[in-house]
Amino acid sequence: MYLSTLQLGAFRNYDSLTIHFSPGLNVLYGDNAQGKTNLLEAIHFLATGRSHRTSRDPDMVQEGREELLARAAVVRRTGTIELELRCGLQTRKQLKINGIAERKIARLVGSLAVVLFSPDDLQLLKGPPSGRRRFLDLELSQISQTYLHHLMAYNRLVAQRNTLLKQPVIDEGLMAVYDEQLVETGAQLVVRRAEAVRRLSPIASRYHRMLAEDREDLELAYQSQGVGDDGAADLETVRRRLERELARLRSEERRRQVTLVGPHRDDVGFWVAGRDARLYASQGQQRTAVLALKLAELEFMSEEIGEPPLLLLDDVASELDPHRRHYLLSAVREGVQSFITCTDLEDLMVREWPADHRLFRVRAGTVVLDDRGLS
Ligand SMILES: Nc1ncnc2c1ncn2[C@@H]1O[C@H](COP(=O)(O)OP(=O)(O)OP(=O)(O)O)[C@@H](O)[C@H]1O
Repeated sequence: MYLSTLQLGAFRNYDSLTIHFSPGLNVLYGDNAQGKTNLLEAIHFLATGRSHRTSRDPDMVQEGREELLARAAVVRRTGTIELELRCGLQTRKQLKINGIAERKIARLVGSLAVVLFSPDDLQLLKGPPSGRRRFLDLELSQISQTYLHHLMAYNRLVAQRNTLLKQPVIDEGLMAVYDEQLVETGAQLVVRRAEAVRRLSPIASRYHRMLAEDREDLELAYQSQGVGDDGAADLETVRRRLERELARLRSEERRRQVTLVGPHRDDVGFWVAGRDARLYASQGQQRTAVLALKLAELEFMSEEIGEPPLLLLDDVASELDPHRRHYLLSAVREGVQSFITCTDLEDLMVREWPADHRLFRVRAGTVVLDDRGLS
């Protein structure tokens, strides 16, 4: 798949803009604060319905304007899909696919998929478990509308259950209904996440060995109250274990007035050379592991979707050393539409640009095609 055209109106510092991208490599370069990341954000927004930088959609509306517009033409093997998202300061997001209004933003799943690598991802290993869960959720939600549906229902349920736990007198009948739903929906999420991590682990390990020049191994494991000690993560086992945990933590939950059982408490374990990377990894080891994970995500999603998602690389040149940068850029060339932002083209250290690359100079909310990159 590739994004052939992006059109923006009143989006961050873009008043009005239309860009035609290369199906291969697209480099967005320019000084700081000119709008490079805003373009990646717009692509992420069109793919997932959400910004990767803010949970408040109105932040993306240009200052002084009422409503933003983001449109994309996505070329898939099966044909071109036109996506349109509008979002106002006071109004909810509105989606159109091929000109037809869709009531649910979740209908975006299956049109445009992205893998984003930004400097914030370097916190993925050492940061809190919520970041690692978000990583999995974002990946799986882009692959499966069913997963997204379960995730949204689960998040709603946990919020409702927490409200109930805070009541002075708990309605036990309602709690029993919530418990049943938590086990059902929670188990669906655990099974799918555990399977994704099981498949990501050997792919990430392969990339990691190449990046670390065969010196160290990387291993991933999904850690959950629902997964058996032997790693069993089939639906029945997960359901049974969640039920057991609900019974075991019943009084603790009431005392703390918060839901303590379910996939919102899970984590992904990373081991580098047999040691827990979340605790022990050096800066360099973290970078290598995260890079391996992102490349694994790209491969996993390509397998699931049947064609590669877009790769968005935000300012990676400043964060990665020449060896890792070179490795990442070599992965970029193989039939994956890629978008790279940088302040200086020299930083990418590309000796020979691929034939289908385009260079775009970004300056104060304008984007100009640089004819060195015209193909
Ligand atoms: N809602 C908004 N309305 C208008 N302008 C905005 C809005 N949000 C952000 N901006 C502007 O967008 C610019 C930041 O753009 P962006 O984050 O894409 O920078 P960048 O080119 O990626 O820079 P860097 O290299 O520092 O990451 C700033 O000038 C900021 O004032």
